[in-house]
Amino acid sequence: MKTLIEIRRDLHRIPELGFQEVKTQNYLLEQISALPQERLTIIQWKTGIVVKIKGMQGKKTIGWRTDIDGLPITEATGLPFQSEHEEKMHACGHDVHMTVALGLLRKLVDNPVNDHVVLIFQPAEEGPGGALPMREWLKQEYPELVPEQIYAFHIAPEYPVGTVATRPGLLFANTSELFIDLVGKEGHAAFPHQAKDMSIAAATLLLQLQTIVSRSVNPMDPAVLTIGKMSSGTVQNIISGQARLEGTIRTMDAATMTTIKQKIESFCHAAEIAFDCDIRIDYGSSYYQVKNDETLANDFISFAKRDPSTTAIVCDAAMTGEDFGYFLQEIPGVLFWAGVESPFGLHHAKLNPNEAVIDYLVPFIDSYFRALSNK
Ligand SMILES: CC(=O)N[C@@H](CCC[C@H](N)C(=O)O)C(=O)O
Repeated sequence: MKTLIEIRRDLHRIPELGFQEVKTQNYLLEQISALPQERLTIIQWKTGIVVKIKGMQGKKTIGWRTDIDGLPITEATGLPFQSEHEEKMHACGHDVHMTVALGLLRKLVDNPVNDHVVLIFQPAEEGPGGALPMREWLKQEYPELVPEQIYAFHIAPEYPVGTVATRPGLLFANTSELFIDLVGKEGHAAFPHQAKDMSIAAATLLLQLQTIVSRSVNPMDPAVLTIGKMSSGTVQNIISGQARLEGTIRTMDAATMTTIKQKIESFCHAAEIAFDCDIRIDYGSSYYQVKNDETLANDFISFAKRDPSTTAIVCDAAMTGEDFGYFLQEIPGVLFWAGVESPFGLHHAKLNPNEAVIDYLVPFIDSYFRALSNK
């Protein structure tokens, strides 16, 4: 049987984007089917998997969710087990998340807890979002597998291994992707009056969009509008006829998302008139906020504070997005950060989480599930 570190490295080599996680799913199924099967129910959904471990008494069902997809990033860690997939990388730690889930599964198979446990291996967290359709499928097709409580973790590069951090209530933001396509008229650089320059339109629009949070949102209401990518033009002496802005909107209040989208639409409409062009807005995928159950989060923090190998922190909310919010929308539960002490942040091409988190976290979660299950 492979060690958990070997598994993490195998998974790290094969990152796949949302709903394309075919190799990942096969690998996970191989690991799951190598275990004693007596207590297991295994169901596949698209590229995801649900595994139920039958409890000794089964009074309730506790859920654990891991995401399984990678990102469209070219890895630059230089690690011997670096990604074998061009322009794809586990740069958000989902390889570590999956390995911890498999480690927990091994523990629960060896020594089942009183309650049933359902492990959810969910595709497409980075986009377009697997949590909402997977939740709906589970409710519809296997209502008996919908857990009464659900938990998940996310690696946190800023904390050392052995630190967990979370908070009761709102933890992560509402998010929406943002794609804006501008179509004007290409032309020779020497005859600008005959063209409709989309570089100028996109640059102007970009600066205008940056006034929305500072001038249309209550300063006491946190919001972010980031344009992470801007592309335009073909060569140096041709006026660009097409441009594209790609970004993300983050808000703590769902109503503020609507306000920001309305202002984006107004600025785009104004730019269409000012620059005599066509502009199309696509909001891509959007995620519901991550809101921890107050009681369960307090219980989790108290448990972590009592654990001698853990430093427990009550952290601030962050403008991060996570589609685990859709599970928490209907099922009480907790998302927490777990430290992996990396100088490079999430989504960085050099992110290299400290693998020691796996051997720390698996027994920690196992003992938490035992405590929950004995209640
Ligand atoms: C934990 C994490 O890094 N999550 C991502 C989620 C991205 C959602 C979507 N693709 C967007 O950009 O809005 C994050 O960037 O926070």
